[in-house]
Amino acid sequence: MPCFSAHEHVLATKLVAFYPTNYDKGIPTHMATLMVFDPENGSLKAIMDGEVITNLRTAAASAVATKYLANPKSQVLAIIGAGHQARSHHQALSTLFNFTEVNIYSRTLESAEKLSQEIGSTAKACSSVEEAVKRADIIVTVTFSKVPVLFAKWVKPGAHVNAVGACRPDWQEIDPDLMRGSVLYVDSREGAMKESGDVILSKAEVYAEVGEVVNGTKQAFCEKTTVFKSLGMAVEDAVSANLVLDKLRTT
Ligand SMILES: NC(=O)C1=CN([C@@H]2O[C@H](COP(=O)(O)OP(=O)(O)OC[C@H]3O[C@@H](n4cnc5c(N)ncnc54)[C@H](OP(=O)(O)O)[C@@H]3O)[C@@H](O)[C@H]2O)C=CC1
Ligand SMILES: O=C(O)C1=NCCCC1
Repeated sequence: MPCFSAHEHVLATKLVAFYPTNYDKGIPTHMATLMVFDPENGSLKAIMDGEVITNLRTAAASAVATKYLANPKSQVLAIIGAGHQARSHHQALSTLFNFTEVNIYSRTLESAEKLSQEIGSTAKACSSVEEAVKRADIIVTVTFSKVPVLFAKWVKPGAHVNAVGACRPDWQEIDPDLMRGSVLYVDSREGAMKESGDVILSKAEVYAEVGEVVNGTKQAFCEKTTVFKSLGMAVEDAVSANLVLDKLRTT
């Protein structure tokens, strides 16, 4: 994932691959390395691990979308999936909202219970997706499912969904009815139309990129049911890598 940003004065690329079966071997499912170059002359400035950056910047992007698209009084969070992204999303969203309830569902109850214990008394492991999401104001889907796990009939009207998994054109995490029945936001239109099974297979219409909401050219319909379909963008990695280098220089 290469990126040059003149505005941020950064040139970087991330090599990333995901191996869902690594999960059962106890090693990370995402293998990522970042290389940062001097934008003036192309010389290599740094090589850094990309795993933590991928976890944090993905959750940060969802947090920006949620800040604009969710009801600001949101109190109930549901997380579907209980891996790295589940943890980073809980961390990032908790900087914006005071959740009174965090409901977690995962493929195995064991994983949901482990995450629930890490979070503490507000969290609960649920035995179905429906149980987890029915009261939720904000929902995060962060699984490796290839078929829809979140269905429209369970989602409270006005809820906001961060749909983060299903990053291949033939994979889905979200019910097509929910995709079509919500106001749909993406990180990149171009990426969504090429890579997101949830968008391509449902034929849902993309209303806006989140960046267009942030710069005020598109509306944030926070009173309606909204979906943010995230696929990840190279600029998120490049800017994060620059922050790491800045921090290194000043410590
Ligand atoms: N949009 C973006 O920018 C990015 C998206 N991603 C995507 O986010 C998703 C999560 O990544 P990450 O957290 O790093 O992965 P992890 O391997 O850390 O965790 C995956 C979690 O998903 C659960 N899971 C797997 N299959 C299913 C299923 N069918 N139904 C419900 N839960 C399931 C696992 O359950 P259990 O523990 O119960 O076995 C596990 O808890 C992946 O699809 C990944 O590709 C990742 C990085 C960036
Ligand atoms: O943006 C990323 O990094 C990724 N996106 C989709 C899944 C793999 C990693």
